Amino acid sequence: MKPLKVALLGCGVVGSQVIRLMHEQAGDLAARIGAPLELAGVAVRRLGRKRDIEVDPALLTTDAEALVTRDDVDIVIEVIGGIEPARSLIVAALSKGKSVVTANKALLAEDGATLHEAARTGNGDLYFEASVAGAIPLLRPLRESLAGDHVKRVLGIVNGTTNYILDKMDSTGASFTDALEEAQTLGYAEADPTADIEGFDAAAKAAIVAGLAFHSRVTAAEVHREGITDITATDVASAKAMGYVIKLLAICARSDDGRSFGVRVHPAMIPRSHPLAGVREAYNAVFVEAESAGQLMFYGKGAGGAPTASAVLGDLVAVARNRLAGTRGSEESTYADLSAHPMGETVTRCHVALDVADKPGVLARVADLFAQHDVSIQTVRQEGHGDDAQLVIVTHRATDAALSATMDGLRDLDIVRAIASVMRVEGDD
Ligand SMILES: NC(=O)C1=CN([C@@H]2O[C@H](COP(=O)(O)OP(=O)(O)OC[C@H]3O[C@@H](n4cnc5c(N)ncnc54)[C@H](OP(=O)(O)O)[C@@H]3O)[C@@H](O)[C@H]2O)C=CC1
Ligand SMILES: N[C@@H](CC=O)C(=O)O
Repeated sequence: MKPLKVALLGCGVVGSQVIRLMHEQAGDLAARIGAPLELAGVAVRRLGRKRDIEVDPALLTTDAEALVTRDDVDIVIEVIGGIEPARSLIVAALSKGKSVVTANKALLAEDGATLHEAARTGNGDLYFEASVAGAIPLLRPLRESLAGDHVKRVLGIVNGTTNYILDKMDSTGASFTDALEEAQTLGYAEADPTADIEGFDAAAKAAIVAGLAFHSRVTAAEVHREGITDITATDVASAKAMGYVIKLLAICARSDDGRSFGVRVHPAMIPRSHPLAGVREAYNAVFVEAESAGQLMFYGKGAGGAPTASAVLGDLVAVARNRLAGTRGSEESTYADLSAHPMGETVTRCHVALDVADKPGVLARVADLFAQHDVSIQTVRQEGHGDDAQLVIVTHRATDAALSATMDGLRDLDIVRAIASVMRVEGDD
């Protein structure tokens, strides 16, 4: 059988593992696909760079454009990352009728529409399972297995680097900087870790997930995003003392009336008894709640070369089979009449620690301010005395707009010296 020729764009953390797996499992892959795969070329930025895998120098090139448009190339795997030149290269490949497998969540979340359109007009496949949650099969279940259900909510840990950092801070008391350095050494962090720690990476993944879950087109710009850079060892320790753990969560949820959905990424306190609390190191876990299926949970390695390459290879097999069968995978489904609502309409609970004056009547005035904004208090604790006097409050569910207005009001109260910490609470309602 004639081999299917594969062009690989990028030979870094993920690309080098793709080459290893293609080589080590060549026989099995050929049997599963029905034809052998052959590496046609590997595009990189620096030819002389030392790599994690030995690559035949004759395959290496810095001319990615020439590689993706070669007539003999059937499938292009893009693991360069970023917006350009990845977008132009993918569009060029799709326009020439090639199929594309990519792990590039940043690009899909910024301009997925252009890529899907190029796939449609070029009649090729665009597969991207590796773009969210590394090795975990999540997008295919959303796109295919749950296509007949009504997804209500997706809630999960989708960034390995931040989970690694928060887990190390929680379990060993490590500083943020030390934990980040370890995550970088282990190959979890993006080339620029800002994408991880400021929540951009998780926001891109949330946009992709929300698009599939709600059959809508969602871009990263529509995702409310907060990172973990402001979280201190003290925040982690006090959450721990109260029986909570801090996680960076991605939450895609339909509104109560079902007419819109919210997509957000932010740190949140979750009870230690919650299944997501036990997700350690760089592992990811995602809950999906669908009307008929009920609750489903996906768990596994969300980052790293080999786990991500596993998802890339799964897509490679799928698009290769499609090419041999002369067919394409399912189209992007963007038929739902739903759109993302602003963060202010999202309903959440909140944990607030206030440094307050040690005077009689403080609690009553603070409680009155919450009531003015229709935010009801679930629990309140008074701690410390004098300069250490604090009120620790957990609210019932309220809109984010009402919670923000309450925080603004608290800042103006003369008896509140400072808002020591404020964090959303998820998973115990
Ligand atoms: N690392 C991970 O755990 C995961 C990564 N991903 C995604 O996978 C993709 C790749 O990530 P990763 O492997 O970590 O990234 P790396 O930075 O390790 O590798 C990027 C590769 O792209 C090459 N490259 C960069 N610019 C160009 C260019 N202009 N032309 C040709 N080649 C170029 C680099 O070449 P050179 O080697 O010469 O510098 C390098 O080989 C990204 O989209 C990322 O978001 C998804 C899930 C997990
Ligand atoms: N930097 C990302 C890699 C996978 O997407 C992460 O840490 O999850």
